[in-house]
Amino acid sequence: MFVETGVGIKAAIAVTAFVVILTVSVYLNDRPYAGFVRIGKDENSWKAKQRWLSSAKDIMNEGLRSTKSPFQVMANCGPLILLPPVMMDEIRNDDRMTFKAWLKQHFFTTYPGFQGFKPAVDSNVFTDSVRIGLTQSLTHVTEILSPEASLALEELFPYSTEWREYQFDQAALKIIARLSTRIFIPALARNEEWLNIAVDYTVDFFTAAFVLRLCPPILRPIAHWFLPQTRKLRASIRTARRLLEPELAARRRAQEKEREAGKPVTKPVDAIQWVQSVADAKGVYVDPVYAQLNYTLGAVHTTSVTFVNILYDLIAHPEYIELLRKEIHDVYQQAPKWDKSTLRELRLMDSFMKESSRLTPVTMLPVNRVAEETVTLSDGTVIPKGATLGVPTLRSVDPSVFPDPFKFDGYRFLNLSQEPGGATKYQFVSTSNDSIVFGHGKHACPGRFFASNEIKIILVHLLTKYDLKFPDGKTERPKPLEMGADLIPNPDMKILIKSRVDEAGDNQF
Ligand code: HEM
Repeated sequence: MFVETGVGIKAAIAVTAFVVILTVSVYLNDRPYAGFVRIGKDENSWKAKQRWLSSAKDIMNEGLRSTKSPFQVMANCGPLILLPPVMMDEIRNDDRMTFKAWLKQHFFTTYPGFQGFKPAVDSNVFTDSVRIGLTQSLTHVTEILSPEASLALEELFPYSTEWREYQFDQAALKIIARLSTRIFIPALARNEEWLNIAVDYTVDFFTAAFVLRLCPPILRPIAHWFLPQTRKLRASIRTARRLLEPELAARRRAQEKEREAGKPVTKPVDAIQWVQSVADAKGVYVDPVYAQLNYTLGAVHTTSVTFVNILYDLIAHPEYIELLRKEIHDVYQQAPKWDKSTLRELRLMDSFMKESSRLTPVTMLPVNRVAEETVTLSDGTVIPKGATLGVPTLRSVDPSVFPDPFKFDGYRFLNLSQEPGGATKYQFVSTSNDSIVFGHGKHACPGRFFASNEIKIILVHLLTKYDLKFPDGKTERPKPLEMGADLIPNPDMKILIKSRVDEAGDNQF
């Protein structure tokens, strides 16, 4: 009896201690930053996080309306400082507040399964390989994209003169995964297992990080071993390694032979090599499997969501489909090939794409940073070391910047680009304080040139070879789902597609 009571007391003490530690850990993690106005209801952090997930846009708008200064919100990742978009210049080139530190703090790259962001976080190798390798190979890779897009579309949407229904967000992911893999790892471009990873790893990654963030910090080092989402991530990494290893081994052997024969080492034009070259130059080792997963994380979903949004806007404004077909036809008549320079001539398409992203970006919070040291901004605001901060896109619907901001005008940026000094300012890939869907400044997305060409090539083939419409006589584009600051194309939306009869020789590419 005495012994049992002793055990009971010890157990009670252990449980109490655990609850106290848990509470303190949650409290410390969710403690608001000192000196910032808090926007949103005064409620416990759990409720506030739920509210952020369902109403981030309203909360951000309320903040921007009520103060001209930085303010804070309780986001699902914890307290978050938001800078009014006019303060973009304060952080765009400031190395004390970095995207890398944000990835590190929010994506658990030290836990097995999350290594997909390691190359970006540990050494900058991923970013430099995109900036140097991919961007310098853009002419070469763009020429490869056109035949691959044609083939991918034929397989996904087989010839049919009857309307057929497709779940377009899923189809888009498959096309983008296939085209991106064709460029990043050509050997796996037709490998279904790899293509599934290219599509699923990102969703699983962000879901796993989301779930883990909901766990109190003190429990995460244990919880990550057991969550179904993180187990799936670890399984994907094992599969990715099994699929990539034969290609890596073949390269090692070929390069070894060339070295032995005193020949120059062949450097394939793909992401395995881009990463290798940057890593060698920096004298660091980067696991090639993690590097390829990093490419997938950076490239596939961002591009796919952007593309789906553009397509929905096109179907909702069918007059542009005809105009774009004409533009495609005219450009092709002048120079019958699809490469970097002919794609540049698709100016209305470029303008339409930018207008679509202005109104429906992938995320309303594209610029995210963590302060690596305490920073005092020019207005005196003190950003504490370790604080998470971001800049929302909301300036893109500010009427003082874009007149009649909620009107979809596919010509908007084409017209602006024809004003004096506007030629390069208003392209899809151009960034500015008013246009931050790719970020702006030193860390603006270096993959945007590739993404832009990829989307244009697909549109060229899709619009010339297929007719498209929404089902049931719908004419309005489906509203995206809001998940915090992220905008997700409605997964229930289907579209109807049928092949075009080739009258004018339009679908010849
Ligand atoms: C339409 C598609 C895409 C969108 C909307 C997009 C968006 C973004 C955004 C918002 C950032 C953060 C910028 C900042 O913090 O200032 C970013 C960074 C980055 N993106 Fe993209 N991205 C896209 C496609 C790609 C592709 C295809 C790649 C690579 C193949 C890529 C590679 C990167 C890299 C390496 C960074 C980090 C840049 C740095 O830290 O300096 N992105 N992207």
